[in-house]
Amino acid sequence: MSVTSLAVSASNPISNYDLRKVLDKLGHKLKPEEEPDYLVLLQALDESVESVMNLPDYEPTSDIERFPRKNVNYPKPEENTHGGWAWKCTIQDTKLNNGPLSGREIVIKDNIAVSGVDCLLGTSMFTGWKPTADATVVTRILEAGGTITGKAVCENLSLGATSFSAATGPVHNPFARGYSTGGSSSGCGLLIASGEADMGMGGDQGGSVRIPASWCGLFGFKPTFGLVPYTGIAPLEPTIDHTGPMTRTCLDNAILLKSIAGRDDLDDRCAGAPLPSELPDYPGTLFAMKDADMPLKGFKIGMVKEGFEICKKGGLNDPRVGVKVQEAAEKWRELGAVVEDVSIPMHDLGATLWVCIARMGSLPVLWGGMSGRSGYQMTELTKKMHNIRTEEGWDNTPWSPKNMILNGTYLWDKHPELYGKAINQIRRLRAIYDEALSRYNVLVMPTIPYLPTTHAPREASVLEKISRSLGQIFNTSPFNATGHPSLSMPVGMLPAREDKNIRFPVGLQITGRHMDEMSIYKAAFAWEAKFDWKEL
Ligand SMILES: NC(=O)c1ccccc1
Repeated sequence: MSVTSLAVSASNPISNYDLRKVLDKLGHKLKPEEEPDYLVLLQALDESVESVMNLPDYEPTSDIERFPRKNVNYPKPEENTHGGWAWKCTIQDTKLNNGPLSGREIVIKDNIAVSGVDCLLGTSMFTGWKPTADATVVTRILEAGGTITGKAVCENLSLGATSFSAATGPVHNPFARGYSTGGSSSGCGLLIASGEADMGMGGDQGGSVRIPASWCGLFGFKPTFGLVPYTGIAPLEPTIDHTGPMTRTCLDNAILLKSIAGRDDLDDRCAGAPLPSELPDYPGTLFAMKDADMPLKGFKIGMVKEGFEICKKGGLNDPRVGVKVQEAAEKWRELGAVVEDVSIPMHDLGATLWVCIARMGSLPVLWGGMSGRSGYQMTELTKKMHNIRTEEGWDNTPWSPKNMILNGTYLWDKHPELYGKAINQIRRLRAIYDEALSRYNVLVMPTIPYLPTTHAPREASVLEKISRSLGQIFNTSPFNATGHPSLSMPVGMLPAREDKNIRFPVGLQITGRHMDEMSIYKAAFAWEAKFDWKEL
């Protein structure tokens, strides 16, 4: 029997009680005379979907014979002094592999699926999720000869821009214990900067690759929307989700991006992206310019005024960060580039538009459990996430997702058209950045307007916890929504305001035209070759 055949068997377990439960959820009633008909229709639907529920799942498979999962273990405290490891493992090709990543130890943010290795997602809302398929980026790293050495701590459901929200505990900044690495790819920030790993893959919905890159002194790239498949990665909101490489040098970043980018015909966001074989040769192009005298002759760089001004707006914002980044940008002139100020007033609205999209658009993920796009959903993750709807699940939901769910539910009720309005305004914002990018090869600004903050204690109030990251995503999140490629690179150091003996890195963000990662790399590589950020 199915929805198209309405005969109802007497044994059908669905009852008036189930219908009432549905109505309670909706907060509405049916007219008494309508009830029997809707009940029959529900019963027919119920039988029909049983045929799908009875099927085995049909997820992509991964080649675990060629890439066996070895030494899979939860790290001991003494191996995890700074809290960056979520899980350890050793995975590499069993065939001779001289690919571009051979000999490199690579960590994977713990919201990216690695088959056979527990995925914690930074949360205590559920336990025991062990993906059965590798994310596309994981497969590509292994095929390129890389060794995956573990999962790096992810802030709770990727929702923290600082690093004290993960269920496994705080992740400490490599430059000063007790301070944030930035999030939500916090483990990657720590492990790569401290040398415990060579490279890593992070996730970036509002800045989560670039923020820890900035606070830990790394190159962290959020590539153009759709260039790198998001297949097999726990989502937040389908129009802002990105994954990208985090490394200690620009050339390494280019090597890793080249290994993972290009469409996979599973993630529909990649439909317009080149195939992996059609990508520009990022590392080869950089290598060829390494001895050039004036490598950026004719290159035009626009310093976005609004992105610098935020540093002067009080609170946590630190005017010294703006000055440091400006001084670093002016050094590009010594390499032949033109560096000018450009004003983009709508930039100021970008983060607020992002907030509308992130809060409202993430509800199907956070409250519903949706776990992918067309092509492939991680059905086990959906089941686990749905746990949040139980009383116990809700009580175990930490402050950051709780706040998101309250915000999103409130906004859908109060302004149902707000999501659409924000999406449409993003189209305008993209056109405005594109106009500036028709006059400049790249745009620059500070990645974050202030230095790392200390961890909030576990017992601190929700407000206290969230306030340590307020304003942090002002310059990063607009480009999640508009899709422009953006890289954070280290350009200097500053002493902490409260303790001159502590010095933290300062990150500069370079944003380019859609699918023009190459120009960003050229600007970063030329600067890095000439100046030593640790000495500035
Ligand atoms: N996942 C993210 O990129 C993020 C960044 C900042 C705040 C919330 C989320």
